[in-house]
Amino acid sequence: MIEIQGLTKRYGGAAVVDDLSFAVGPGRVTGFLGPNGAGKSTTLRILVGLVQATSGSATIDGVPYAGLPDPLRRVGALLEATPVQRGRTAYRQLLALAQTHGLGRGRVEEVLDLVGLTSAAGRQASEYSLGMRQRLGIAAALLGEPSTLILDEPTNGLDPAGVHWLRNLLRAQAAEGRTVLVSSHLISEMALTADQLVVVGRGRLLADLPMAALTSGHASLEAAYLRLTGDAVEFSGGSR
Ligand SMILES: Nc1ncnc2c1ncn2[C@@H]1O[C@H](COP(=O)(O)OP(=O)(O)OP(=O)(O)O)[C@@H](O)[C@H]1O
Repeated sequence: MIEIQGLTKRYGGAAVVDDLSFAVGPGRVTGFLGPNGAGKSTTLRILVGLVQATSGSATIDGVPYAGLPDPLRRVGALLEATPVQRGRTAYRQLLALAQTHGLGRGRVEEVLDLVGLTSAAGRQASEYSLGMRQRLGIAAALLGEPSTLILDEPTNGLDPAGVHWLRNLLRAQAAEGRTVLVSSHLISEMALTADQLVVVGRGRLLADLPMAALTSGHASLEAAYLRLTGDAVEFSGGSR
């Protein structure tokens, strides 16, 4: 269970996350949507202790991330621009992470297989393509079989088969009772993947609804989303 309560983050004078509250329950996939700059990544980075909130709280199973015992087994996170360690193979990277948490080679091989990187595991991760790096990041998130998954734009760089695979993976993880929070700009993909949607705009909560309730009365999730976020879009392109 993820709980965000009165969360605010200010950079300079500006609140990029602004008194945000929502909860993410287990057993379903929760999509985290919002326009560019709405504060999604900042919220997720606060959740995993990479950014300090100005005020409010963000907890996982009732505890801030920094206070979780054995965090790899409790939370698997994929964040944007996760650095890749140069000069190390993907296998070595995962093994090092596994060993610091008492996990063996067997689990490393399992997650490599799960994300389709077995044949590339001996290559330097710094030479990986964007989609391969995403797969490696997802492998690292899954390593400890955590009860909570927090994924920021996991479809970035994935090919269509990868997007399809990830959808099934997330749904299976939720069906096993895990808490799954996933941000995405691919609204049509979210329509197929998510059960619940949290929508933010300019750092504030715009909706926290089951998929059917959010789309009710609209032709599609995209139509519902565009309507909901219309006033919260900061960056929009011109007509040509
Ligand atoms: N370290 C930082 N210093 C100053 N401003 C920041 C910093 N990190 C993020 N911001 C600002 O916070 C706002 C929210 O950014 P954030 O990355 O959380 O949005 P987002 O919803 O994830 O956007 P996108 O969909 O484009 O990835 C943006 O205006 C961004 O410029």
